[in-house]
Amino acid sequence: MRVGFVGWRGMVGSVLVERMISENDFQDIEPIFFTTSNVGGIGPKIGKDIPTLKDAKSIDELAAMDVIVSCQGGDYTKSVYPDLRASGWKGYWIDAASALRMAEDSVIVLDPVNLDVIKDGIANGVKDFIGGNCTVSLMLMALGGLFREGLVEWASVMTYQAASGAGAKNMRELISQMGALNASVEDLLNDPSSAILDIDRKITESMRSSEFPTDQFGHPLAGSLLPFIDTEVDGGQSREEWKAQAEANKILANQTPVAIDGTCVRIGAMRCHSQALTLKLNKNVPMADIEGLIASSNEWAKVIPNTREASMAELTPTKVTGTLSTPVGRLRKLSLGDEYLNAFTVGDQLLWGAAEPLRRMLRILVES
Ligand SMILES: NC(=O)C1=CN([C@@H]2O[C@H](COP(=O)(O)OP(=O)(O)OC[C@H]3O[C@@H](n4cnc5c(N)ncnc54)[C@H](OP(=O)(O)O)[C@@H]3O)[C@@H](O)[C@H]2O)C=CC1
Ligand SMILES: N[C@@H](CC(=O)OP(=O)(O)O)C(=O)O
Repeated sequence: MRVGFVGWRGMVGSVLVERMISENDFQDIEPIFFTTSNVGGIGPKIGKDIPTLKDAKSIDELAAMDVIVSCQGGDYTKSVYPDLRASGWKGYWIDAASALRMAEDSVIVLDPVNLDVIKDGIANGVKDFIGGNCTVSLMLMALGGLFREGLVEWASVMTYQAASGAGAKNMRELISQMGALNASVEDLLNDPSSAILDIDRKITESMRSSEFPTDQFGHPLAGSLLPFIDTEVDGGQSREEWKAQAEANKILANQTPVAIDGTCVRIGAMRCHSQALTLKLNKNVPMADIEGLIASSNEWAKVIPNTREASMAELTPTKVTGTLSTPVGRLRKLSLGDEYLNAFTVGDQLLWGAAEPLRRMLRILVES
């Protein structure tokens, strides 16, 4: 199987290549690497010989692939995909970008949750398999067991999203902002007798100053937060908030959509998104059954006991970053009533949130 990779040196693409190397995935395919900036250059080291880089804008070169995996972004997809299909290409298109997610003839891939939908899609001739939005994929990796059982009447999701979701430059800017804050009060921090309100005043001055590094986010994130992610859509929602209901119901192939809405917020974490959920169940399900359904839904959704110690140890971006684990904790019935479930989950948005569903989709095609 000739598999073309576009966007492999970006942040999502690099995580994908790393995962494919560690799972030996390159051994079972003929990988061809593409570029938009360095045609003829040398591709990544993957433990086997590969040709030099091909032109990612060349429809002829792309059309020679059985499968194309793109982590290059939505603009790239929009610029080549229509021409590639118009050329008669019948190969599989696997993509991290959102451009084709809601297209009628695409499937959003998250195989631990919707392997049946993916397999039906392959059997029915679907050719476009698209990775979901990171918050949606991570929510369903964690709580998909309850959704799949049809137990959720509606869900309200409050997110705490990492800098990585905005891109590599934004991750760097977050650290620069942290450094600038520290530098602005270093002398006061080193003096144990300095007044905390003096430190606070200087920090605020620094964050509000025109010198503060905000080229990427446009606003201070370190020491603050950003209460709007992606563009505005109708009704006051952000596009990130809109994706929750639209994509989750498509992933689950729900005939009757479950209402899902909330507020998406960027915080100063590096690459783990966290989410606090209120789930309105359609009946009073005993807590032990809820925990059992979550824990048995897939091997990565681990139930964390709702104690302070376990939550602090297991339910943080620091603990989860760089792993495939999607722990779920703070599970309790809210005082609103027995059908109202509280939950908190954390997941690495570059792994299950972006690269891993694509890697596994490719494997499914290779093995089918
Ligand atoms: N960031 C995220 O969390 C998520 C992203 N996505 C999707 O994936 C797409 C790609 O995201 P992301 O990986 O963050 O994008 P990046 O900006 O990291 O990479 C995109 C492309 O930029 C080019 N590029 C230019 N300069 C550099 C450089 N210095 N280092 C590396 N690459 C460079 C590369 O193309 P070339 O080699 O051809 O020059 C690369 O493939 C997004 O647009 C989005 O659609 C999906 C889910 C989550
Ligand atoms: N919007 C997400 C990252 C992302 O790329 O999402 P999407 O693939 O839906 O455009 C975030 O900012 O955290």
